[in-house]
Amino acid sequence: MKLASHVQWNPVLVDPTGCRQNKPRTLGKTMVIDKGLGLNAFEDLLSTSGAHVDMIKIGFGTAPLYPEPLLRTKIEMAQAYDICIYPGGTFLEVAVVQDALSSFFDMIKSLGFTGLEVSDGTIDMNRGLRNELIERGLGEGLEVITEYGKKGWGSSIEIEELIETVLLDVEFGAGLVTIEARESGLGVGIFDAQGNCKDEELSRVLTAIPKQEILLWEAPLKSQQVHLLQQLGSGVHLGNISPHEIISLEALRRGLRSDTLALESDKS
Ligand SMILES: O=C(O)[C@H](CS(=O)(=O)O)OP(=O)(O)O
Repeated sequence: MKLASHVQWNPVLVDPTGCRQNKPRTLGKTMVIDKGLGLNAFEDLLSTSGAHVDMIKIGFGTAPLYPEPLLRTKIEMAQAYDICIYPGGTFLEVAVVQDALSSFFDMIKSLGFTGLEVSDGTIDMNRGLRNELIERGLGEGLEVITEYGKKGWGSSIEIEELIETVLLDVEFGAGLVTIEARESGLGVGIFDAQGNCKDEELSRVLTAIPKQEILLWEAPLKSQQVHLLQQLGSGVHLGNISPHEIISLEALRRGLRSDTLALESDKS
């Protein structure tokens, strides 16, 4: 196929907000959840939208189910695009339950993962272990992302607990704290059973934690992404984005879609 000659887009058509940062960015990070993409799909994803992806989570415990060379190649490809890649927090929780943390860390380091998610969405984890895991991840040279919230249906955010978790996680070295919303975005955290945002809870979180750069909101549904962009600005970090929604989310961030055409760049 013969490629057309280079088109010089007018910058205001590329980013009407004028504020979108290139990678590595401090605002407006996008985390994608990968639940089993093959190599071709992964390569397509990166070549098409790698510039708009900051983190890839290899969902829950899917990592050990790949043919190893294929997983290694995916991890190398993510690294080549300056994308932090890490296994889902649930996989770490499995390692805790199975008392297999040493082999978990050996495995993720040897595969080349560059990040670690420390979560307790399904299991109970005391603060001491959480601190140890954050420190261990950092000691292994991994970018540590923690998560607040339980996966159970109807789980909500306990503000005092959230504040304490965020403060301590950051003190121990976490780069981001994810707010749980699962892959569905329904009936968990700040989202009700229909996936609508519980605005009172959201505003309590925002009041309690004004430094929004530290929070990564799982928001798998378009309506949730739009709502958080409208409430927090294009600099909000969003996660659990499905691979085929990356470019459309980027269009939302930049005000290149009706829903966010008049979006302010950053309200944090
Ligand atoms: O990947 C995981 O372990 C889960 C998957 S989901 O978000 O619950 O669908 O993610 P986590 O980051 O632990 O919430």
